Amino acid sequence: MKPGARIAAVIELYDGWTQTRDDADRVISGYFGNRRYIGGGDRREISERFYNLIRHQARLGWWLAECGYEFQDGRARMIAELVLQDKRKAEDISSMFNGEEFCPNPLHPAENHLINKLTGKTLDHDGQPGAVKTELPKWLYAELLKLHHENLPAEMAAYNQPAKLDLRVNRLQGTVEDAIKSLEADGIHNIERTPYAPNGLRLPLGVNMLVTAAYKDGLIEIQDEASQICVRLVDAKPGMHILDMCAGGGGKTLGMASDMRGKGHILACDTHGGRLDNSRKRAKRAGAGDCIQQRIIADERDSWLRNKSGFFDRVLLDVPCSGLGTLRRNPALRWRIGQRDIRTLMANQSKILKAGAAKVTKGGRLIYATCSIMPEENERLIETFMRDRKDFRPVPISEIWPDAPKSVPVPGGKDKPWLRLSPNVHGTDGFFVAVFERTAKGKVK
Ligand SMILES: C[S@@+](CC[C@H](N)C(=O)[O-])C[C@H]1O[C@@H](n2cnc3c(N)ncnc32)[C@H](O)[C@@H]1O
Repeated sequence: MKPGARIAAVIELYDGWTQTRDDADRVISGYFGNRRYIGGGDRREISERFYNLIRHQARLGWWLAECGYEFQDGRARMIAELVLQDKRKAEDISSMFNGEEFCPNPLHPAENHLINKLTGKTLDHDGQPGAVKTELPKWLYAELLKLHHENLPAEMAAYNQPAKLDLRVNRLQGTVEDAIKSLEADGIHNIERTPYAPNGLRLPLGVNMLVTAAYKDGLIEIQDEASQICVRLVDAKPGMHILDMCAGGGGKTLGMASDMRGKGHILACDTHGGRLDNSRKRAKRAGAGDCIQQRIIADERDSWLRNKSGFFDRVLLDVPCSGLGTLRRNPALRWRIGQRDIRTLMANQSKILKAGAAKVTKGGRLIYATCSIMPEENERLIETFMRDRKDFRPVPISEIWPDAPKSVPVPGGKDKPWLRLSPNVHGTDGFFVAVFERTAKGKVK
């Protein structure tokens, strides 16, 4: 594709996204699905540019308003991005906006004027309000400021960078060294070990794992280090009975099966049958099929599941959440989620927490997890649980993972029963895990 045609594609994608406010990934796959002739390199550049427009949404909007420019559409934003971020000169931009087939129409005088005004400026400006600087809607900025205070700009800067690709080595199929060797044989280099998760590998952006032998043989799974740490905090052991109540596509189910050396039993439940089907396929590939049973449930009050009260050594609740911890991968989420969504999610999370707690055997553990950064979905919910459920003992992170205090920064202190992860502090997705143990004395509620 000519450079101008790629730019035109980005503009079209962006305008499509603003009209529907649909999931950005879905917008991209729909676009390329209808244009199979577009090659891999073009797809990568178009997607990257599209995500950058979303990552720079608030600052580009601020600059267009600041320049008194009357449009805020994809074309205006693309021009501003090319000047402010890519430092392109006016003649360079007009060579792409040339009106040739598949390229954007030639620049008009108001656009040339805009380019002149923006030339020499950068995306950031001291005059931008905090919410604009951090690329957050105002309500979310106010909430996150209460949590991170003066660290919020650094936190959000980390969320605004694309994430590298993390892998988990499936110990049922080999060692970390085996996986590195296999990936290198497939021409993949610059493989790093993840700093905290013992079976994690980190790869540069843009590597296609799905074609590698290690992936096809079930030796590796794609999984962010935060999720791997969550699995570590479940502390699954061979022979245990585990309930993964919101198992979805099975990322954490498989991690636990690997920790259990394939011995024991994991009941993987979800309300979404398609995700469980996917989990079944992945379990087979990972060689973990024998210890995992998938079961679709109506919801957390499912009558079949209710009969399993007080049965499990571990109950993992990786609850449905706002997903705001995955902003590195899903930068558009912040513009789609509202305060009302958070309240609805919190009500559901609270019901799932209560139902999940009832399934834990005495001496067993309840693990609550989200990939959200919102205190309402995390600390607030857990504080209420701790107040109401004296039959559960909060388990300090240092007790479950004795070497964590040395290696993993635990914000709030190692004695807390929860761990909050962030790309700024840990280099992972934003994630929250809390762990409780049912005491022998407590009564099942
Ligand atoms: C965060 S995702 C789980 C991700 C999964 N654990 C993994 O590691 O790949 C949350 C899951 O909860 C499921 N879910 C939603 N409501 C539920 C409910 N009431 N009971 C059980 N699962 C539910 C969703 O279908 C979704 O798959």
